[in-house]
Amino acid sequence: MTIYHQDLALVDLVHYLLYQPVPAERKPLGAVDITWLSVDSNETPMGLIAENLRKAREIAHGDSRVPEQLKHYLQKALDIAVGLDPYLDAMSTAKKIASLEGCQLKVAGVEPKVKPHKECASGYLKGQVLRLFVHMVGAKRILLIGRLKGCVILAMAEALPVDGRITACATEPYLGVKSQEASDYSSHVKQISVKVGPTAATLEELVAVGEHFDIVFIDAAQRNAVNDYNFVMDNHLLRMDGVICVENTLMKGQVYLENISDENVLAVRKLNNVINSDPRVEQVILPVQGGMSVIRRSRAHADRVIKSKKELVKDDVFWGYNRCHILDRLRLDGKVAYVTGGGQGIGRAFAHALGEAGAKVAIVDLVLAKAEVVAEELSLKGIKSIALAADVSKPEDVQRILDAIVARWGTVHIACNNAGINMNSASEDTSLEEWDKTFNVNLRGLFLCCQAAGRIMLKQGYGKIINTASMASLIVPHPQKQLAYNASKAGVVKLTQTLGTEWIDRGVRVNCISPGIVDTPLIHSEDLKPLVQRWLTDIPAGKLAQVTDLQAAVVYLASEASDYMTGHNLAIEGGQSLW
Ligand SMILES: NC(=O)c1ccc[n+]([C@@H]2O[C@H](COP(=O)([O-])OP(=O)(O)OC[C@H]3O[C@@H](n4cnc5c(N)ncnc54)[C@H](O)[C@@H]3O)[C@@H](O)[C@H]2O)c1
Ligand SMILES: OC[C@@H](O)C(O)[C@H](O)CO
Repeated sequence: MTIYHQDLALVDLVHYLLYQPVPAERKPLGAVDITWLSVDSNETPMGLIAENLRKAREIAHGDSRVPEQLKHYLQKALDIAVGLDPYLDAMSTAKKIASLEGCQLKVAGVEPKVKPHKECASGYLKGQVLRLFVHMVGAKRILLIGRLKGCVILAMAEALPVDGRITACATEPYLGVKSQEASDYSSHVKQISVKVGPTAATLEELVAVGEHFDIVFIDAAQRNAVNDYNFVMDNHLLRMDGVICVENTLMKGQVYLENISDENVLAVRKLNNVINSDPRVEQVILPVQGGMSVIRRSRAHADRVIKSKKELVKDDVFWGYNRCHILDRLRLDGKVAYVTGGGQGIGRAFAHALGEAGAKVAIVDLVLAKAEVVAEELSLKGIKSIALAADVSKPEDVQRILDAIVARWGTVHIACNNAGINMNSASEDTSLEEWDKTFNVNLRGLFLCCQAAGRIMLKQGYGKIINTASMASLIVPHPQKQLAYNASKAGVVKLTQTLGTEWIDRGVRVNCISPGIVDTPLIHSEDLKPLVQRWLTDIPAGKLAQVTDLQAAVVYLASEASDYMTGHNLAIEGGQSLW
């Protein structure tokens, strides 16, 4: 089947999204998939219950034979039914979310020609439900099949990361002018792309180009919903662990009533049954407004596996080691970590990364105030953290912080020995003081931390030590002079190799990371700043490292996924050590 995809004029899409109906001068040609789906309260099962109770109450009140007690119970039931939807709306955070209010706010400077449609209000709840799904699934790509309220689409778009995208299938194009104005409405509109054409053909095309979605949204009210659902599942348009949301699956409460002949209702009932008997998925129908089915692909079913390939039954590759998929194996839930030099730069990024992966994190720094700021940042994100002051070159400080961490969280699983200094001087001028200071922090301090944390870890038979070395352990960075620094970092690598091999058979892995030149305060000194351009010519990647470039490595080395790795020096330097 041929398909004629066109770009919808963004400005019209935005009008559709925000101010439906579209202004008269930009009238669409007939129905478009992206439009409001009217879900008045009298179309939700609860709304219909309320409507019927209201009628019953009127009859009861007009009939003197009806006992007062019956009227009382009717009123009580009515109060409960009428109050539910408004209460759910009122208690939905969505109302306080900028983007939804921003339906109006973001048009600042452009006078809306049409007042926002009242239905937008009823989209808050659904918008919030879907927003939460987007976050929980970690969705980046969303497919919309069928109609969905504009403000709901925007709510989902807002929850996406900057590189996230919504693909909407629209059956018919409508007239409009292409315009840059769209960006005045909502920056998130740019994340929505509309494929115009018959839905089946659009889906075929998405399969042909290898698209894969984290969330697929299907409107049950459109007749082809069963076919669309089957197509999505059969052709793997939904990624593993992705979620399908089907809207309107309660069909005004008609779907579970007997003696129903309405074909639309029967079609939705069929869809619900098809999904419910599909062994590939599990589902629940949430009674949100018109009903929302939440469906996820079940993990491979043991019976099917046994039938197809007996040897897979105990296969860790197939099922995942310890029945965990690879990304879950990187999680650090329940683990206790500390990061020295965590008050800024690389240490701060390590602390955030370990916390995001699930660990509790103690931020250790020479300057308590810096550690406290980072600990506060983590707790804002819901990560358990504490701030501790210590000079890692002092054994008593090191022991004190480990005691404090054990007192607070019971143990230490992950030790990130990252604090380091670089004083830069030509070798012939390097004072003994500089040499000692550099070695005291970079090597002695790191040794003290490894030893104190290592003792706890050896006792419990498990631990991950990640030391921050430097590319300076592999090459002699130039033109800056930093003999003491380079030598201390080479020492870090040898220390790591030695401990890594000495402790591995007692469950403690010791590795180090060697960053290249990273854009942190360490390289912002007056001496080093002018060298940046020069360094860039030495870096195949053509740019300095950002602290975020190092975060995945620390999580990997802290996780059980790297358990076979020890004594390793992991260089992350954009290729610089190879030139
Ligand atoms: N930035 C780079 O280019 C680069 C490259 C390779 C390796 N490294 C290494 O990464 C580590 C972190 O570097 P950064 O760039 O984030 O540095 P940074 O100077 O931005 O941060 C270092 C942090 O360590 C703290 N600190 C210093 N001495 C301490 C001590 N004695 N005890 C406890 N905390 C102390 C500081 O207060 C500071 O918060 C260092 O070991 C450094 O050698 C940095
Ligand atoms: O990887 C090199 C860094 O450790 C160092 O910060 C750089 O050489 C600047 O002196």
